[in-house]
Amino acid sequence: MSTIAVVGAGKIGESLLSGLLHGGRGADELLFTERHPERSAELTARYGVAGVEVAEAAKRADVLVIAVKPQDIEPVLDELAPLVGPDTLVVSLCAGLPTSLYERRLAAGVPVVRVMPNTPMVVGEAMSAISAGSHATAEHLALVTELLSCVGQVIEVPETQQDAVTALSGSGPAYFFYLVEAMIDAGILLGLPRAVSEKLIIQSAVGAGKMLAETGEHPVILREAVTSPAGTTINAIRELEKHGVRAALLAAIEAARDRSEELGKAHE
Ligand SMILES: NC(=O)C1=CN([C@@H]2O[C@H](COP(=O)(O)OP(=O)(O)OC[C@H]3O[C@@H](n4cnc5c(N)ncnc54)[C@H](OP(=O)(O)O)[C@@H]3O)[C@@H](O)[C@H]2O)C=CC1
Ligand SMILES: O=C(O)[C@@H]1CCC=N1
Repeated sequence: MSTIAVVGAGKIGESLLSGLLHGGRGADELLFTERHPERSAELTARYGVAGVEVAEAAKRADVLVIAVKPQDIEPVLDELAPLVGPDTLVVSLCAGLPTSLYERRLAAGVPVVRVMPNTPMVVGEAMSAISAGSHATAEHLALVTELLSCVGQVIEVPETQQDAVTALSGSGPAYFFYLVEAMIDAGILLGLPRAVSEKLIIQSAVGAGKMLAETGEHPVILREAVTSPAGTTINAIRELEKHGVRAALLAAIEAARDRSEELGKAHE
C-alpha cells in the first residue's frame, strides 16, 4: 500500500482526493496539507483524510502530489528539499512548472512526473496529460497513470507540449462553462425562463459531449448533421463567423499557453 499526500488541497487537490476515494483508495492511504486549520478540518470532516504539515507529508508519503499555485511553489520546495529523496515520487500538477525546477531544487535522483489534469476529475472524467522528468522511470509513469485512471483518462505527452496542454485541456473546462453561460443568457434574451434555458443548454452540452466521445465522428460531421439547408443553424453559424469566434478561441488558447510558459520562467 502506498501513501499519497496532496500538498495544497485547494480546488484541484480536493478534486483529486475526492476522485481517488471514489476510485477505491482508502482514506488511510491518503494525506493532505493545507495552510489554514479551518480548511484542513473541513476536508478531514468531509473525506476522513488526515491533514498534516508539509514536513510530515514528506516523511510519510511514497507519492507527493504538489497542487499549490505556481506562485506558492518556492517555500514548498525549500521545505521539501532536505526531506525528500529518490524513494519518493514527486508529481506536480502545477501549471507551467517544469520537472527541471524540482530536479534542481530537490535531492539528486528524485523522480518527478509533471501532470496537467482538469477539474472534471470530480466526476471521474478528467483529462490528464503526464510527462516524465529525467529520473522518472516507466514504472513511475505507470503508477501515476494508475492513480489518475481512477479519475478519468490519461495520456503521455513530451514535456515540451505541457504548456499547450495546459492551455487546451487544463483550462478547457472553463471555456465550455463560459460558452454554456453565454448560451443560457441567450435563452433569457429570447424570453425563456432561466431554469428552462439552463436545462436546455446543459443537456445539449452533455448530449454533444457524449456524441463526440462515443460516435468517433469528427466534430465537423456532427455539426453538419445539425445544419439543415436554409435552416436555422446556418444563420447562427454565419453570426459566429462574422464575430470571429473561431479566431477568438485560437487567440485565447495561445494567450493561455503564453501564460503557462511565463509561470515556468518566473522560477528559472
Ligand atoms: N484549478 C484547475 O482547474 C487546475 C489547476 N491546476 C494547478 O493546480 C494547482 C492548484 O490550483 P487550484 O487548485 O486551482 O488552486 P487553489 O488556490 O484552489 O489551491 C491551492 C491550495 O494550496 C494551498 N497552499 C498554498 N501553499 C501551501 C503550502 N505551503 N502548504 C499547504 N498548502 C498550501 C492554498 O492555500 P491558500 O488558500 O492559503 O492559498 C490552496 O488551498 C496550480 O498549480 C494550478 O496550476 C492544474 C490543472 C487544473
Ligand atoms: O488557470 C490556471 O492557471 C489553472 C491551470 C489550468 C487550469 N487552471
